[in-house]
Amino acid sequence: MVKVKICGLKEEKHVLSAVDAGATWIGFMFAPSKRQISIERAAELANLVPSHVKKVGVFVNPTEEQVREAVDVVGLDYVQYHGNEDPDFIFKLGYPSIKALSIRTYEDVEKASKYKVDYYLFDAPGTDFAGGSGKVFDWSLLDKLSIPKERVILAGGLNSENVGRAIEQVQPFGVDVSSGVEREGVKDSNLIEQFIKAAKLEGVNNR
Ligand SMILES: O=C(O)c1ccccc1N[C@@H]1O[C@H](COP(=O)(O)O)[C@@H](O)[C@H]1O
Repeated sequence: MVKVKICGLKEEKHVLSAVDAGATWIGFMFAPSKRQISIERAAELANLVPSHVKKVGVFVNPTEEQVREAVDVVGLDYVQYHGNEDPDFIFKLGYPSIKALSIRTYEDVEKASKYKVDYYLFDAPGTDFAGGSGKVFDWSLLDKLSIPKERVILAGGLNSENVGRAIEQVQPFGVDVSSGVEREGVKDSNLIEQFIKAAKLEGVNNR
């Protein structure tokens, strides 16, 4: 069944909704974003997350110290690199990791092979910030992927209406959402539940 990451959580009630609805990963934003939270706030929210749900810290071109501090204080399970991080920087830090790639062209997709990470997250290019734009990219650019589907997380403008089609077409291991589970820029528990239900339903129908 497809795995789901709910990203950019800031409130206790939304963390609990995502956990209860069956999220696999919960994302905390540490980079500039309207969803950015402090390490201290993430540590408070992390206390609500059971160990079977994995905590992901999202960074954009961080320093080594920023990553290390967040991993230690919050107890992150994965580090998501959402900027132009060097493959060696990620490899040397050595944490379980997700590399996000902004996809405009097939050349952008091919950049994935430079990174030795656990998961590759394919996202639409950011607008105001490095990600979380709510925009969809051309999924057909992933048709000739050279990396295994078990390592692919699809993101970018997903919502409960389009996630079924996205899973059917791309067959990713996981899907990731932020804007699509928000109403007027704020996370919404009903939308979180609807998204996870829609994603898991499609996963069942297709596997
Ligand atoms: O969410 C953000 O604000 C953000 C800012 C900077 C880097 C990454 C960000 N979010 C990531 O982008 C995906 C896709 O977002 P959306 O569903 O299109 O809004 C999101 O899940 C985060 O992993």
